[in-house]
Amino acid sequence: MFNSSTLSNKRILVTGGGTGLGKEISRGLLASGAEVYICGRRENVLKTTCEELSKDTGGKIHYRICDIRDPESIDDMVESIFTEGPLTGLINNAAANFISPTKDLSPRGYQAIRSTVMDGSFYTVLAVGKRWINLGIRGSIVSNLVTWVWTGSAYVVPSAMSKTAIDSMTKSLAVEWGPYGIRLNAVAPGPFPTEGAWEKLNPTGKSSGATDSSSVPMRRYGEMPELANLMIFLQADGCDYLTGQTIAIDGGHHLAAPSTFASLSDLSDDDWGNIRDNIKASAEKEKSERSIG
Ligand SMILES: CCCCCCCCC/C=C/C(=O)SCCNC(=O)CCNC(=O)[C@H](O)C(C)(C)COP(=O)(O)OP(=O)(O)OC[C@H]1O[C@@H](n2cnc3c(N)ncnc32)[C@H](O)[C@@H]1OP(=O)(O)O
Ligand SMILES: NC(=O)C1=CN([C@@H]2O[C@H](COP(=O)(O)OP(=O)(O)OC[C@H]3O[C@@H](n4cnc5c(N)ncnc54)[C@H](OP(=O)(O)O)[C@@H]3O)[C@@H](O)[C@H]2O)C=CC1
Repeated sequence: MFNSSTLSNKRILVTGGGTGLGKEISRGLLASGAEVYICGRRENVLKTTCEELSKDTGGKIHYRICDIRDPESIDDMVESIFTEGPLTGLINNAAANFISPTKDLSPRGYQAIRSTVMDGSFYTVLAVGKRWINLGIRGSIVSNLVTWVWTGSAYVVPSAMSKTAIDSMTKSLAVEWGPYGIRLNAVAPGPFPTEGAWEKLNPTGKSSGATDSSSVPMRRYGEMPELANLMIFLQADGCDYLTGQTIAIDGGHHLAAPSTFASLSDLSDDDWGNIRDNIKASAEKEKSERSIG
């Protein structure tokens, strides 16, 4: 679909690029000739991904340790990247999520998700965008959202709310920053199984609702190269008039509900207790590996 020089003049930051979709998007960008920066809180994970992707693609990839809930950590990262050369693109991909009945969420539980998804994406856009405006660079920002920006979803309310806020940021800044030639778009994937998301959203291993492929009209999950190709297209030159859009890539899932967790209303409090234990075990394992945050 694209060749090895489609993105040859591009330098792109992928937040959360050490794992899951961010890693596979980074692989696609590198194979198309971009230089890529990834960030996250676990140095081991970032380092391993850089080694793997540079070996597989021959491309130039670097990492930064950064907690996107902390605006200073983001500004330091972006400054250190621009010192090596200005970015031309940003992919807001890092996120946090877990399924839970909303009545059981504490303020800290809500904040853990909002501060990553909504605040973290905004701070990153601000740190990159203001430098582009000062330098006169016509960059491309793409945020990785979810189809819940149109449908909402039970049991993941802080995520649905925060992703919807970034959908609104995308439309608003496409207008405000259009005169600078900066464009903002977003993608809204349906289910693309990853370890990170499935441990938090499908912790019993029994796919249902949003994580079940049988309710997708195409009767399958998304495949990583499909999402990577859409990201390459949105980072490439040639369609610069495209801005302010959120593009679904979900095999028709959200058009043929249920694409949400509405069906989990049948679970008991005991079921939810087990789910919470499984999610906590996954989060603890990741936390023990963190180098920051
Ligand atoms: C369309 C179809 C698409 C198909 C489906 C795909 C949908 C895609 C949409 C989006 C998907 C994603 O984003 S998937 C991304 C998944 N990856 C991640 O989440 C990685 C990042 N995650 C994390 O850092 C952690 O897991 C997370 C817990 C969120 C934050 O960690 P912290 O160290 O900051 O926080 P902690 O101290 O552990 O916890 C903070 C509070 O949250 C509470 N908390 C933690 N787990 C909880 C739980 N299961 N239920 C209730 N509450 C919980 C704790 O009790 C604390 O509150 P108190 O008790 O009051 O102190
Ligand atoms: N998988 C799917 O089906 C779908 C996923 N999406 C979206 O795709 C994106 C990636 O999800 P996925 O790959 O599945 O899940 P992962 O858990 O693999 O990815 C999340 C990434 O974000 C990073 N991250 C989380 N919190 C922070 C933080 N505070 N600072 C810096 N980095 C952080 C994590 O690294 P670390 O923990 O080291 O910080 C991790 O690399 C998310 O935005 C998600 O909402 C959307 C629709 C469907």
